[in-house]
Amino acid sequence: MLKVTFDRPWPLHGTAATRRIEQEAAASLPAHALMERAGLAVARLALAIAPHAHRVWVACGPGNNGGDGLEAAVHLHRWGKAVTVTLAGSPDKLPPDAANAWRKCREAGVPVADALPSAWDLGIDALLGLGSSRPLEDALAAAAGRMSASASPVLAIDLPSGLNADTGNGQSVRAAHTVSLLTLKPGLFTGAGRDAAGELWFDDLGVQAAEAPTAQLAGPAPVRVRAHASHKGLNGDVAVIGGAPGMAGAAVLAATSALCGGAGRVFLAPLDTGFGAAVPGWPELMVRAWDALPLESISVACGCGGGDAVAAMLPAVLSRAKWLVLDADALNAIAADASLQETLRRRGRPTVLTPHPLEAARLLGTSTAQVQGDRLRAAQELGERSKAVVVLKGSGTVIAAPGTTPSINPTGNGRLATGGTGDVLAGLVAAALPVSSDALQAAAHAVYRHGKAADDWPAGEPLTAGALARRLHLD
Ligand SMILES: NC(=O)C1=CN([C@@H]2O[C@H](COP(=O)(O)OP(=O)(O)OC[C@H]3O[C@@H](n4cnc5c(N)ncnc54)[C@H](OP(=O)(O)O)[C@@H]3O)[C@@H](O)[C@H]2O)[C@@H](O)CC1
Ligand SMILES: Nc1ncnc2c1ncn2[C@@H]1O[C@H](COP(=O)(O)OP(=O)(O)O)[C@@H](O)[C@H]1O
Ligand SMILES: [K+]
Repeated sequence: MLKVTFDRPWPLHGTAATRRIEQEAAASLPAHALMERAGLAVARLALAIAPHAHRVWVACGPGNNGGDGLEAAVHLHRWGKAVTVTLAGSPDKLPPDAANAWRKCREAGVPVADALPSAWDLGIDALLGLGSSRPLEDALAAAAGRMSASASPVLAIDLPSGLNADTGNGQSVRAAHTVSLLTLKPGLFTGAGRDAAGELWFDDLGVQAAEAPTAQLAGPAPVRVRAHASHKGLNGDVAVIGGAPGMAGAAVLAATSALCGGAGRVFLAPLDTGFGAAVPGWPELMVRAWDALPLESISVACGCGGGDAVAAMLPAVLSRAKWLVLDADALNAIAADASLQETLRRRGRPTVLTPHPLEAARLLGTSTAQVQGDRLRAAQELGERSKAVVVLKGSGTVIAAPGTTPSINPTGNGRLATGGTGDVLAGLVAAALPVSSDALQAAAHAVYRHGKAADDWPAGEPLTAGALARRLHLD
């Protein structure tokens, strides 16, 4: 059993891959062995996270997730806990492993109740796992609702019941802890997964997964070491093109973020002709006209607060920039123009798109709900279509590129949901590109650092985009 911490990468396996792993393992093990291991792991974790809990409600469902709960119930009963089992389903319809666990439960004299209990100290959610295929209803919904609404902590087995293992969608139990079995599933880390799962634990049940991961949970960015004999020309030049009238702040945020992120020199090309010759408070930033910049040799973040005006620069920017980050209004302009989409596809140089779900939906010609319905797929599809790295922002930011395994970023939290933090990310990615040989890695590292800065934010101190930019660094 391992606690899932975000200081290392983790392989993630979706439903189909996990089913294959389970089938192969089950074929080489004695009957019921996997479920027995699962039940023991759950029971041990229950003791560890809630050592003083005496009344334990194990809410079991109609499949093998319920079986895991029944196996755990037998242990907890033997260890002296006041266990109550409920079964949302019929005992004679349980699949074989779960039916065996039910028989053991009855033989051990574990109390089984017809009605949901009214008080308990620890809830164990064994209603549904990988087999969750539609919204919870009837007895499952009643048990899930009662358990989630209680002040007593919930330990979810494999997944918070109702959560889709692949997408992180679905109305589900809200757990304080989730122990994921055999594999870690992508849905635990994106969409609604983070809020539903609480603290995460992983038990491989003694099975080494031979399956290629469906996705990767991103690990920390390595600390960048700069040579002593270094000069600013080695650390990458960044230009930010954006900031139409009334939206200069977005471009300034991206530029300051690139600077704090370690870029050697940062240029700001405001689209507001009345912007002025310097950025107040930031003498390090050089204000230039966008067409006076050597785009062919620098990293460009384009779009931040660019408004409609940015569309006119895009043909030149797309074809000239050495490294390119496209954000916000640049993405909207590309979504609205098939010839820009074609230019993007043909660029052939490192390019990172940083859409939030609505921007991704516009680019894909679909709805935000559909993007959010399968964030991994949406990011991959957009990457394939645009031949670029895609950073699909939000809870569990997805980073994808054509022909590679996508990753999900584990850092960041709801405090980032404030205006301008996306501009800060665009600037940081632009700073990361010139000092990395791999745009996908550069983007993933910048996203990790951006989120980590928010995770490390002192309690009680407001997190604003400007303050975030000042606290960023890539080395
Ligand atoms: N076999 C083993 O040894 C091991 C198994 N393991 C454990 O097994 C879990 C997977 O088990 P599982 O495949 O049986 O799926 P599970 O999630 O229990 O439920 C499926 C049942 O629920 C039903 N159902 C679904 N949605 C519903 C809804 N909304 N409302 C009502 N019913 C609904 C669905 O019905 P159906 O869709 O078929 O009509 C079916 O009857 C996995 O997550 C892990 O915990 C691991 O311990 C490893 C060892
Ligand atoms: N709950 C969350 N968890 C992690 N990151 C988040 C969360 N909410 C927002 N973010 C991050 O905050 C940033 C917001 O960007 P965006 O939506 O473009 O805002 P803006 O346009 O105001 O700059 C993105 O990097 C996004 O991933
Ligand atoms: K569950």
